[in-house]
Amino acid sequence: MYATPATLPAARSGAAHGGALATTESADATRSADATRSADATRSANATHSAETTGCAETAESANAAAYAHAAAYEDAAAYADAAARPVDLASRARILSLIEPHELWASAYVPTEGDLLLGTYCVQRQIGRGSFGTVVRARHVVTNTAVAVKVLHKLDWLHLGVRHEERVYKLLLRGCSPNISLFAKVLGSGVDQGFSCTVFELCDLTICDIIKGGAGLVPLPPAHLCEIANQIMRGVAYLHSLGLIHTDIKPDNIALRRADTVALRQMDGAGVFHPKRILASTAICIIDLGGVVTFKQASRMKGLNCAPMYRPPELILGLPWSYGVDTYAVGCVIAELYLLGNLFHAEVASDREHLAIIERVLDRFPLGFAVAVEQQVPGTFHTALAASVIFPPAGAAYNAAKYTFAMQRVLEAEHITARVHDVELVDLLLNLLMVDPAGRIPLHVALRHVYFDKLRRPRAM
Ligand SMILES: Nc1ncnc2c1ncn2[C@@H]1O[C@H](COP(=O)(O)OP(=O)(O)OP(=O)(O)O)[C@@H](O)[C@H]1O
Repeated sequence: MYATPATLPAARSGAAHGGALATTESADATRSADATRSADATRSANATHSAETTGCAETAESANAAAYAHAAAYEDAAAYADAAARPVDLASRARILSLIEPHELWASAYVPTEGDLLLGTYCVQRQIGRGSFGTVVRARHVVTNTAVAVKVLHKLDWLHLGVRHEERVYKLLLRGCSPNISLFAKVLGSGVDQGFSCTVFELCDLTICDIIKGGAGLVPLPPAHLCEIANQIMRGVAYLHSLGLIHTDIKPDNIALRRADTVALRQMDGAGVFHPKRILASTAICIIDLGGVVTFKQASRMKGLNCAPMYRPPELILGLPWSYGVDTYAVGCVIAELYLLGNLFHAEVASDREHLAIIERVLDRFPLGFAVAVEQQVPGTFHTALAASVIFPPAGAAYNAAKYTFAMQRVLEAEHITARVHDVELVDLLLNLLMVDPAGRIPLHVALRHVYFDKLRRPRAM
């Protein structure tokens, strides 16, 4: 069984972000954190994750133990700094973000333009991305001419606390001493430019989101490429988990391909006609945006999580405690989306209840035990007479039928995943990753041994 935190959490990433981010120097703080606290937090991580750690073949156990202790000490030091600096404010960056009007946010943004010099070293070429927390630009090192990505954060005081979070998380990953570090975009440095916080990353060519949208002309991906990409995403996130860390924002925009170089082929269609086709020369990916990473312990104290709606598992929709399983579920959604080249669930759902009803149709019925437990906390969500089923439209909605007409249509149109994914092994993997009850969701290190990945293990013909 995949463990979920026992207690109801208290705040979202702000505790984590704010906490972690309020630390001035994680390395120093980490060194100074005492052994008792490390051991304590290590125990809590071990309680839920020892099995997962042993499952990561590539990760040396001793390195993992050290990284656990490091993560734990980091967390404690961060929590300490947070308590000292902001004793009352445990609200998350995302929750604060939801309170800030977009114009307010962007009024405090600096969008670098071509030719601007960032950190006195990087000459801006163009904007390549825009997230909730900042603008990402492509730039070149003025001396070495190396191309990099620089994330310039909005200039808001509370964001400033987060300046070096991604850099610190990356250092934690480095300390895990695993080849899996290559599955994350390198953080090359950080600093403050004209009051704006900048983090410099290795430059990636395009995101999975770009591929899905078809702009790169690479879809549909050959099945072998899908398998390789899925395997890397899962290894990367499993590596985070093995260190007691949760990404919390896995989505196609946050998985990038290192290189978008392609090879030209000719592909035969069903009628025997050849068509030109481009495929990726390399499927090497890296996970970007470590800004939402929290430790297991922080997650167990947080209430809710403001991740992208389409990748939100039932426990988040229902406001229940959450843990590593949120990443596992999001990984399942991303892999399914890469296969389907579109959302697994309907892209526009009007309410959480509708989302649950769609999940029930696309995946599986909720287990009765889970539904009964939910009914005690969120009454009126499930029918629990014989088998569990989501109450949709909600009770009393019949009087407001017009409002639910389109919603009902969306729910009824949602097809079961087996009707859309025609690879039996992939469907089985997805159903395990997307298990509606987080307690039954497969841990990623176990899922990596799924038969779907057997083709990657077979020796290639010479
Ligand atoms: N290293 C990189 N190489 C290439 N593009 C990148 C890189 N890092 C980020 N990007 C681009 O910038 C976009 C936004 O980056 P990122 O998700 O890190 O910002 P954010 O403010 O944390 O966004 P979010 O709203 O998802 O939290 C990404 O979706 C991607 O398109």
